[in-house]
Amino acid sequence: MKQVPVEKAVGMILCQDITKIVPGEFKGRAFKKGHVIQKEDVDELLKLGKEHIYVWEPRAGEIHEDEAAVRLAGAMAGENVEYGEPKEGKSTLSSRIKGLYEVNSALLRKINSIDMVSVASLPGNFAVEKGRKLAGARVIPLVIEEEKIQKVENLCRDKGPTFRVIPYKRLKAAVITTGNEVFKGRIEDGFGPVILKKLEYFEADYMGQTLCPDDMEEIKRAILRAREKGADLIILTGGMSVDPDDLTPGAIKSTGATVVTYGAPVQPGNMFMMAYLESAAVLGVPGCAMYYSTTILDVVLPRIFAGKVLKKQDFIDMGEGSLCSSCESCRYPNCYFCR
Ligand SMILES: Nc1nc2c(c(=O)[nH]1)N[C@H]1C(S)=C(S)[C@@H](COP(=O)(O)OP(=O)(O)OC[C@H]3O[C@@H](n4cnc5c(N)ncnc54)[C@H](O)[C@@H]3O)O[C@H]1N2
Ligand code: MOO
Repeated sequence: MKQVPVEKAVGMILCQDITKIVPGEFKGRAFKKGHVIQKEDVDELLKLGKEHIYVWEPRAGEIHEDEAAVRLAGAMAGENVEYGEPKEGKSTLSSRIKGLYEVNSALLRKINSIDMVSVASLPGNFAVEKGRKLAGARVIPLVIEEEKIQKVENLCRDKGPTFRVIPYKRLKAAVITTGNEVFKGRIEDGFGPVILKKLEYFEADYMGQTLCPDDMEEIKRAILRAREKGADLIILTGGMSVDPDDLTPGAIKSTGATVVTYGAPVQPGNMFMMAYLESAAVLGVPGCAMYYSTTILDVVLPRIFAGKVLKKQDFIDMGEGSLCSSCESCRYPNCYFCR
């Protein structure tokens, strides 16, 4: 690569994409890498502020930014992650499927610690749609020592992948709604439809809803029955806080289920319970999940459907960033909530 005054570059090969920006109108590639510079390009290049340009003259041990970007993306992409042709020196990684995006955070930090290597990503545990942009990989200079890219490739071979998207499993899901006010018909159930809509997103095999009175034994029996019928996921609603009639946490415990957590540092969602009855996930969902569009339930469901087994530490880790701002128009998952 060498630097040449633009007037003297006619006939030479441009060695990087050149970007044009017109405020509010256009941002994109004006000249493509590899373009042979024509006489009529000179004026346009001068208008883009380029009095000098780099023309291609490869040197041993160095690679161009485009090759570096593709090699970075290729090394980092795991299961269900694809990446595109570089544009303006950057290769974009995206999801081949709808699923849960997982990031090997320690590895990503190591890769970004290599000087001049720059990879920006969505946070992990992000529920993504097919085609969703996940990350962008590039190097800072136009030409980089190949050795740096090899270092990334070796790290990914040893500790990778850095990024993958886990497809959702088709889980059998049962809903148990507690509360005398609903069971006795004093008010209409408002929780069932909310939960059902969320289960539909994951294409769950819905086993139906059971209404239970505020009776520990009845709730316990409903949980055990759902498990006997093969439920992988049992969602209980209501009765999760501190009133004398709030019996759901006790009923979950009485089935012999192993409690992962009662209480979570998440608002809305403080009074949440998560337990496992054999391999079935049992969730005690507090009343707030009926009212707010986004709560702890939206944070844990993608992980459960991706087949992850949640631990206490997963909940502890949620604390920083788990206070929902209740925006007028909810943009979750495109926000900081539980990231
Ligand atoms: N003194 C305290 N009060 C509250 C606490 C607390 O720690 N101390 N926690 C608060 C939090 S956080 C939540 S969330 C709520 C709700 O907790 P519960 O899950 O126990 O909800 P319930 O008491 O069962 O019901 C509250 C409310 O919602 C109505 N509801 C419940 N289920 C249904 C349903 N299926 N369909 C329609 N409506 C339903 C119920 O009738 C009540 O109006 O507690 C805070 N309070
Ligand atoms: O369980 Mo309640 O979370 O915070 O509103």
